Amino acid sequence: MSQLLTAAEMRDVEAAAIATGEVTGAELMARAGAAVVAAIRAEWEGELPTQPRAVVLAGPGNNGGDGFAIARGLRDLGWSVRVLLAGQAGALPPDARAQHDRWAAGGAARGAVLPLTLETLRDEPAADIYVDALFGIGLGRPLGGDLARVVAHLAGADGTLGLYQPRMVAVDVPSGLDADSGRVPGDPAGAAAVRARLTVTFDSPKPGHYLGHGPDLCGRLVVADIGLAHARARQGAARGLAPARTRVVPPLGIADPRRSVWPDIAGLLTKRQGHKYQHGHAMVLTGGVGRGGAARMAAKAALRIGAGAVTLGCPPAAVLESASHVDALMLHRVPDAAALTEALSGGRITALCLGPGLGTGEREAALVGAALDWGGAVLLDADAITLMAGEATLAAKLHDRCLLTPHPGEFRRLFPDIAGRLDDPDPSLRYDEAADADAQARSRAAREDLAAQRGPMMSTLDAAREAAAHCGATVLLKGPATAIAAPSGAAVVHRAVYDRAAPWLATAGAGDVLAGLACGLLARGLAPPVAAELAAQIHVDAALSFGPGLTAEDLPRQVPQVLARYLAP
Ligand SMILES: NC(=O)C1=CN([C@@H]2O[C@H](COP(=O)(O)OP(=O)(O)OC[C@H]3O[C@@H](n4cnc5c(N)ncnc54)[C@H](OP(=O)(O)O)[C@@H]3O)[C@@H](O)[C@H]2O)[C@@H](O)CC1
Ligand SMILES: Nc1ncnc2c1ncn2[C@@H]1O[C@H](COP(=O)(O)OP(=O)(O)O)[C@@H](O)[C@H]1O
Ligand SMILES: [K+]
Repeated sequence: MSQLLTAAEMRDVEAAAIATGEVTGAELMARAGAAVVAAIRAEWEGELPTQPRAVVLAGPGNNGGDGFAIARGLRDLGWSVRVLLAGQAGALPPDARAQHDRWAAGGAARGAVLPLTLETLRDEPAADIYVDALFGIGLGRPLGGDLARVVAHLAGADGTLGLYQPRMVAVDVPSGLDADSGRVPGDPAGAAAVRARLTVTFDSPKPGHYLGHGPDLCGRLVVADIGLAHARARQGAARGLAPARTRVVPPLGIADPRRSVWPDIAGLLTKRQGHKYQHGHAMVLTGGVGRGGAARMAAKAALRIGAGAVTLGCPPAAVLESASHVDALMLHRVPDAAALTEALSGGRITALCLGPGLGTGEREAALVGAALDWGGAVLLDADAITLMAGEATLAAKLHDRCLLTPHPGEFRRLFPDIAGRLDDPDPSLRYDEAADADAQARSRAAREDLAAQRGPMMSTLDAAREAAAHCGATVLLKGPATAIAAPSGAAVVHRAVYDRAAPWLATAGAGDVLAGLACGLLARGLAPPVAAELAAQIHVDAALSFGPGLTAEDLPRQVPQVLARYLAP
């Protein structure tokens, strides 16, 4: 399942399915409950005693309703189950209320519901499984009061992580996690949310499962089919959206790129007949003496990914240094912007990479200007991004053949207004359940004002999307989940999380290699969004195939092995 749905899009799909009469809310809740029960059995198979015991933590909305459906499903399997409810049964929404009533109809011995407080939770004998059905996609604000204490306790604030996390299944999302952003409202560090071993979400993954704290909190992610695929396709079409407007790649559990997003990968990467210049000619600009390493790594990556030729463009004083390093790279003297313009105007260069180790002086600013005036495919990374951040006239020259590859710090420099919305709101606006009604009303109004000004809590995916729309170029925002957005609004999360976790990729120079891979693909004629996405995939696959101990220099050497796997018959 590669499509990502925000909470609002998920609600639209659900509402559309219900409106056509193909399903009722109650049926969806029953399917959701059954899917979680099945996932629990699969996950803990062979680990449980003959009569397992579960504690279900049910919240005040439909996530809590799922909890009651799960409680019943487990009890039907012979489990002993206790439900602790946050809030009043009478205040539950209708479908959740119905699930509660069916559960409670089991009678005092079998269907008892206790109020959820820190005390009742602590008093419960240890369970084999805990079900977090407190909040799902409806979490609208930071947790406060007793619920915040309950979640902090579950999250291990009292040294209890070992008790809960290995036994915790989160329904839809771990409570406290914002499904759209992967952020934890009110807690930038992400500690104020449940930590799960297993998270079961419904129909489609949400951006928050992949971004920010999501992967750390979710444990293993399962996406359960609850019969909404038709409604989802219809809704997408009704809104004029391509079904794949926001995707996660590769989808969970799919290692072969030909089976996920790249059925045509051989066509994109195989070299057919033709001389070297028919496979593209990339130029990578280096910095001054002693600062050429980053650009050389990028250039080697561009060559490995199959650009027919790669030229290093060096300031005259640094030519000798680069000449002694790599035989397969050509060298060209680039004293100034005029020389760059001349080199680019010859018609041979098909893509330019500038930024890694470039420097941030006046000469380099002029190089950025000349690169953008050229109008060809340009990858801007590192120092080139910093230069554009300092000079609005440079950023104004960006166009749709450009690809920007900022890390979060560079992104913040270039797009401060957008990045500012990635910051948490003022702590004084946090929800406080213990406050009196007037104070709550005041802080709610202040939060709503802020939300109206800034829009909803922002994700790095939305940030990349806004940045791309704003500057008219493709933006690749780096991280364990890399967000890639085109000016058209199409966006992709490339994941190095879950079964593709490659934390050893966080090594100096890894970003330079990514820039080189993407520039090589641009040189070969791929459009910026495609080059960005494919480069991110090859980059992570190279890291995975090498494993821990990786340095950035190992990455280009790993590329042939990755290509061999992609291109194997
Ligand atoms: N859509 C689908 O296709 C399907 C959805 N299904 C399930 O429904 C779930 C969504 O249900 P939902 O919309 O009722 O939201 P949910 O997560 O239960 O929370 C809302 C409640 O929490 C409250 N609340 C919020 N924040 C709070 C805070 N900080 N502190 C305190 N309270 C807070 C909020 O209160 P309010 O904001 O109204 O004051 C409201 O009472 C979804 O995740 C999935 O599990 C499946 O059954 C089938 C298919
Ligand atoms: N935890 C992580 N898991 C996977 N990839 C990561 C992780 N942290 C960083 N990366 C990747 O490593 C690269 C780092 O790039 P960057 O920050 O520009 O570093 P540098 O400037 O040293 O090359 C990016 O491609 C980023 O996506
Ligand atoms: K939950």
